[in-house]
Amino acid sequence: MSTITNSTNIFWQECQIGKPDRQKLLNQKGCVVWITGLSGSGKSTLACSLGRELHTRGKLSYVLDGDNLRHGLNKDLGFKPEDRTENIRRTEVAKLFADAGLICVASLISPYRRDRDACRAMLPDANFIEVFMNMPLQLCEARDPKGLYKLARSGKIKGFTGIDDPYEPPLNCEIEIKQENGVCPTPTAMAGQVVSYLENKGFLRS
Ligand SMILES: Nc1ncnc2c1ncn2[C@@H]1O[C@H](COP(=O)(O)OS(=O)(=O)O)[C@@H](OP(=O)(O)O)[C@H]1O
Ligand SMILES: Nc1ncnc2c1ncn2[C@@H]1O[C@H](COP(=O)(O)OP(=O)(O)O)[C@@H](O)[C@H]1O
Repeated sequence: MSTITNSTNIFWQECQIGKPDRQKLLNQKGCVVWITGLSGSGKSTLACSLGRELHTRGKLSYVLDGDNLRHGLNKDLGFKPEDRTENIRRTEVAKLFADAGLICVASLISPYRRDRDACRAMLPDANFIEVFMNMPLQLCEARDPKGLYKLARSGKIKGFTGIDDPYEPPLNCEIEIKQENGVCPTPTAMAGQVVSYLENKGFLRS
């Protein structure tokens, strides 16, 4: 995370209405659910399923998906290590969504531990919930919905995560989604696991 700032003579502007007021209005607590894992591990599937489940319960959420951000805000970035780091740094917008009182669901490969930890450090208390999609590379590669693993294996894509680029699994994540007896939980079950966590920790009430 870069700590360089080129802005000088700037002052923080406080408003009368703050995060507690917005949370009260929404009857929920703003937080970031950060989903990390290999391409094809089910990040977007979980993000959408979770968004739908929360919506059904009358909770306001918003999904920031890596692929989607790379169509706009992050379209100038590639997949070199420094670009991936900047990609995650810019996803600091998740913190703003949480401050707005929303349950912000960020789903990005986010392969580097230090980048994810930097995002965690930006959020107060326990408002950063790291979800690790702990799916074997073989499964992700077999799914290959976009054909990218095939391209990576044939050398047509260089620096593909899990093939010839690193992925650092979390050491202390809040939630781990994994196969049970070789079977992946359904999208609804994956979302249910996260919803239970949010419920138990009091995020679904103000
Ligand atoms: N070299 C390489 N490595 C990994 N992924 C690649 C690469 N090139 C393109 N893609 C596509 O970009 C999606 C990942 O974007 P992210 O912003 O989540 O990546 S990162 O967090 O900056 O590592 C990823 O989407 P998901 O499959 O949804 O993870 C791919 O579709
Ligand atoms: N729990 C699941 N059970 C069965 N198939 C899944 C599950 N989660 C994801 N998939 C499938 O795996 C593929 C990759 O999922 P996706 O959410 O796009 O992964 P990611 O966002 O991590 O790249 C998709 O074809 C999706 O339908």
